[in-house]
Amino acid sequence: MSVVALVPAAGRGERLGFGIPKALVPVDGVPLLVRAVRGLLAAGCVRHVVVAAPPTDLDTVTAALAEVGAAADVVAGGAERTDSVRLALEFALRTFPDTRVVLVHDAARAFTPPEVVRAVVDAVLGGSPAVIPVLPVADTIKQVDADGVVIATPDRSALRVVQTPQGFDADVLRRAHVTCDGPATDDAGLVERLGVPVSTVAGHPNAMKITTRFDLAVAEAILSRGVG
Ligand SMILES: Nc1ccn([C@@H]2O[C@H](COP(=O)(O)OP(=O)(O)OP(=O)(O)O)[C@@H](O)[C@H]2O)c(=O)n1
Ligand SMILES: C[C@](O)(CO)[C@H](O)COP(=O)(O)O
Repeated sequence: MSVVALVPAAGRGERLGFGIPKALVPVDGVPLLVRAVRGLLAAGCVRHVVVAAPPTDLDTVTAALAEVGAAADVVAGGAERTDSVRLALEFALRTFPDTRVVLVHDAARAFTPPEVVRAVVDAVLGGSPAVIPVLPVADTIKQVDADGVVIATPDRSALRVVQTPQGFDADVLRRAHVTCDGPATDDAGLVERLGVPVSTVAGHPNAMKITTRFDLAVAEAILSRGVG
């Protein structure tokens, strides 16, 4: 089994607003990125992690990851998340050409339980070319026009909130990034453009993406309950 995880961590964290990359923001003294990488390795099925870091912070990110030693490499990320994933993927496939499964996991989803990682990997190894963890939508969703006027109320029973890690057959993800004709907000979106089916497994509330100060407060509450 050869599973490599890519961790896009090159965002600036503008909405969090601490003036440092979000991946380096500590929760109870441990940076989000380190928590995310620990979670991946704790799943027991990830052979190696490739982190895409802000090009200006490569040394800081490398130092933060010293505790995981040779299990992680750090590469320079790009302008958009899609660019960061592509750069990490190129490095991973060059360095580990026998990679069979690639996970893509946001540093910002630092409290993802290892069982979600395992469920995604198992589904890809079971034959699904692309697998994403999802949750049901709790709120009613409206589609609006440019003026904010409601034009439709989609049936929420058919909608899902999408998390990471997203898991892929390595060649499918490579093709998706090679043929990429513009950024997507997630990697499954690129795979969908190839016409390859994307399957779902159960996500977890703790796999929430930390985007705002409110999310950070929720993460601190998760931690104080002894999770993560
Ligand atoms: N050029 C980018 C932009 C984002 N990311 C990563 O993609 C994940 C999801 O992005 P998001 O939560 O939007 O992070 P930021 O871009 O840092 O947030 P903001 O938009 O508030 O600056 C994060 O782990 C982030 O570091 C990345 O690797 N490269
Ligand atoms: C990949 C992702 O986390 C799935 O929900 C999300 O799409 C990232 O979005 P962002 O635009 O980088 O915040």
